[in-house]
Amino acid sequence: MTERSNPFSESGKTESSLSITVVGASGDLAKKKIFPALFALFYEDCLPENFTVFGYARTKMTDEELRNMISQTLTCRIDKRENCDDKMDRFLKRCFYHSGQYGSGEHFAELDCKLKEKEEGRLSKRLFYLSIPPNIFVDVVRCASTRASSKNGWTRVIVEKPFGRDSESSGELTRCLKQYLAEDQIFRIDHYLGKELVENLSVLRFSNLIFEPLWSRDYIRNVQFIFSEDFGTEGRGGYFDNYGIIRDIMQNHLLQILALFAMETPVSLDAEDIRNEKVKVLRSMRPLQLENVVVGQYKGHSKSGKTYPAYTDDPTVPKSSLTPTFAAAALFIDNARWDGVPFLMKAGKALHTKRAEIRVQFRHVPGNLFKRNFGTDLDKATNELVLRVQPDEAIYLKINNKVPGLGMRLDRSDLNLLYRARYPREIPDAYERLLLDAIEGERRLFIRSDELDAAWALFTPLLKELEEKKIAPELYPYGSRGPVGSHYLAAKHNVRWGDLSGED
Ligand SMILES: NC(=O)C1=CN([C@@H]2O[C@H](COP(=O)(O)OP(=O)(O)OC[C@H]3O[C@@H](n4cnc5c(N)ncnc54)[C@H](OP(=O)(O)O)[C@@H]3O)[C@@H](O)[C@H]2O)C=CC1
Ligand SMILES: O=C1O[C@H](COP(=O)(O)O)[C@@H](O)[C@H](O)[C@H]1O
Repeated sequence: MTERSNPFSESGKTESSLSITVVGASGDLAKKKIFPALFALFYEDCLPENFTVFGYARTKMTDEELRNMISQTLTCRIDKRENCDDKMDRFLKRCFYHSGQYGSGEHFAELDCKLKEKEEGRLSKRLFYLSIPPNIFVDVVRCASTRASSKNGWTRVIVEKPFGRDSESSGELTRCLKQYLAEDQIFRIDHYLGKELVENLSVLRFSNLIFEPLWSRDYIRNVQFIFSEDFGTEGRGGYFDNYGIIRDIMQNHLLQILALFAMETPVSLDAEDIRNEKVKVLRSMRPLQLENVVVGQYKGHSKSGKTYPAYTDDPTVPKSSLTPTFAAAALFIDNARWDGVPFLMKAGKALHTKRAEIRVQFRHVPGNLFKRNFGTDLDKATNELVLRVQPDEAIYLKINNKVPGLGMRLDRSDLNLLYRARYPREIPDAYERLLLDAIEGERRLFIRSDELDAAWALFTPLLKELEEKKIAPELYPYGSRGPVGSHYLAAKHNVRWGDLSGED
């Protein structure tokens, strides 16, 4: 595979113009992720010669104020490289602001005039990034598509999650968006798909002979998808309480990774071929049973003189909230490759550590010659492949190895590919990759509407049951390893959570 080159470096360089409008530019995501990612792309010469960035929101701001705001969060992540200040200045000069209401056609028509002015009659390519709460997605799409879309090039819209909160609302959102946009104009972002290790999953599996033949129920005992954060919902409680961890992390980020992990070999690397395979996995999944799910919520906790709040201490969260901040689930794919293999997911906030990883636990070696060296629990000596998505990206394989010496003592060691040791270059943020893909029209890492439907079909009955039965989450202390119920759930399926084995 080749390094990605500047998509605009050939003949079309000066004839077309790209504008990226960040709708909700005054918000947290725009400041934290989108503007810095756009700057990183500019720094790396991945944006065309003629590009402009527009911020759009209700907050009154001048262009200069937007630039000041953005400049606070731009970093030369490509740190200590030359010309950073100069590049920042040049980037900021391309950034403009338009204040408007989200449902006002008139305000979008004004934006259209400003965009046209910058485009100077060139072929116009317009990308709108909806970095706003979901209840205004449709208003913005209606106004942007009817009053500010490109007349001679393309118009694309990146939509941030949440894409609804169940099958019905997600279906309704899709229907409304499709009144104004064709499916190929909608880029539903799941930023986990833009993470380096998630992208690498297919490379690892399909370009190395040693993995693909083992990738099935014949050799894999279970697979684990683990997400944990060592902070709570501080500042986002209002949003979070309406969604909970299952909708926030499992139904999208972890399920997308699972689908990529478990899919059959696609016909090609084309977006449609890959998404066809992913959707087959999602549609082959067994309905999720309540008895295969554990939910938790963090409670206040004091440690070493420091006090950590409970989830319900957040003033925007109702005191009686049953919203889970932790969930663990055992899922199954009822197809020939994965029949009977538990796919375990675990996601939680305010836990003891921040990490995201995929763990593949293999079966034990039949008739192992060395079994007397392992003691009675053969499962303790099985291989485990770990893809650490973050932090400190790594791929390592736990193997059994002879301890050097005259005796025959075995231990567990790691074959370790630590990214920072092997690849000194800083890894691009997921938003950089995804923004560049949207600009290039590459849809592979975006979610197609049938994938979204299948993902909601899997989780909606469970979510409804949890809510209708008012299932009380198991409380766990802020900063702990989460509810003990998750161990029982794993044990019920003969699984041990790899992250808690004490071997890391
Ligand atoms: N923040 C994050 O880390 C992540 C966010 N997301 C999603 O991305 C989107 C944007 O997130 P984030 O930036 O945190 O959101 P914010 O709550 O910061 O909202 C973004 C902007 O939208 C406008 N806005 C906020 N609430 C309303 C409202 N009720 N009605 C109309 N306009 C409103 C505000 O701009 P103004 O008042 O100037 O118009 C605000 O600055 C959301 O859909 C979120 O779920 C997804 C993943 C992570
Ligand atoms: O989508 C979301 O992701 C973030 C975690 O993203 P990361 O890239 O920092 O791991 C999570 O905090 C947030 O609740 C969720 O909405």
